Amino acid sequence: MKVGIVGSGFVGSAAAYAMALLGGVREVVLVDLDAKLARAHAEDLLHATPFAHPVWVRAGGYGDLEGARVVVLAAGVAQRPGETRLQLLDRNAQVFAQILPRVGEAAPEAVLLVATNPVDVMTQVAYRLSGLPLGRVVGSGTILDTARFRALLAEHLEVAPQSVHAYVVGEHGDSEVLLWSGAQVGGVPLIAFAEARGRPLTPGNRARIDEGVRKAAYRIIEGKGATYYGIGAGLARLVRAILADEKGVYTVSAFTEEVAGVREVALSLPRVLGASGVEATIPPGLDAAEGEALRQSALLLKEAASALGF
Ligand SMILES: NC(=O)C1=CN([C@@H]2O[C@H](COP(=O)(O)OP(=O)(O)OC[C@H]3O[C@@H](n4cnc5c(N)ncnc54)[C@H](O)[C@@H]3O)[C@@H](O)[C@H]2O)C=CC1
Ligand SMILES: CC(=O)C(=O)O
Repeated sequence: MKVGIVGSGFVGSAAAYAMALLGGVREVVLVDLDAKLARAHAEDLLHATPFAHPVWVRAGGYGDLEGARVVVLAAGVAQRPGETRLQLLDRNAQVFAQILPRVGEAAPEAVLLVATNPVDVMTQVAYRLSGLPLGRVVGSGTILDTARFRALLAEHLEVAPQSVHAYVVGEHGDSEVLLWSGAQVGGVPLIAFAEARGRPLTPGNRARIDEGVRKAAYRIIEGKGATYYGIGAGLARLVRAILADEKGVYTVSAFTEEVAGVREVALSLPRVLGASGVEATIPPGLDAAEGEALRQSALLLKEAASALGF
């Protein structure tokens, strides 16, 4: 099965690498404004495939996206140290205005998987510009924040992150909402599990984990200029869920008719992902503070999209 990646910089190339390691993809086509960069990544990535899965990685133009089941959009500018994701909006909306008609012409049946930041508003931009059905435009949203939350909880509790069921919803950005109230580990409510494990979640521990999730991107960008391994692995996981028609539940972004009293806004909620993209949205259990934080996050995203005319 064929996957296209438009924008093969740090994020696009890391996603292709993770796809080669994870499998389930037959062919990956890298498209970039910088054709030389795309060719170099494709050549390098192809050399990883004998150690991983038989994926044919190549560089190409938009026409080479024909027949792709999923097209990952990771083109545009990234944050510089200290910059917020929302500050990228104007520049990346212009990039999407250039690439979406070309993707739509070459791969009209594909599910679009948006990674470009600010990913929620860019998902809304892609939904409006593409004219595709709502579920076919999916943003990676808070899949990375959910992974960060699980990884930090797992580290604190000394358990495998795969046993932690905790979610981050709302914006992939500063206003994101960590859902502490419904988190579970191995089917046991988080707080009870932490007590039983002898690793209680004191207010200090919670504040440290919240900061570790919410500020991760700023710290990583300050240290090495970009983040890409986490999102690369997350994108590969979402691609596999779509290609295999998995019906897994992921916190991905999509245009949503109404959330927490806010109408027509793209943000992350737990959603069932299958061959046609988002197949269902499941309202999460929220306490009063989480509900209000989700509303504030939705309002902020709605305002950013409206200011841009989307
Ligand atoms: N959703 C998430 O969780 C994450 C999103 N990101 C976002 O992903 C995006 C890409 O980040 P990086 O890969 O680090 O940046 P990068 O600068 O390494 O790659 C971006 C690529 O887009 C290409 N590009 C720019 N305009 C284009 C156009 N009109 N057509 C085709 N290609 C074009 C550039 O040539 C470049 O190779 C950024 O917006 C960044 O903020 C980054 C990390 C996590
Ligand atoms: C850059 C970005 O969005 C992240 O690492 O969360």
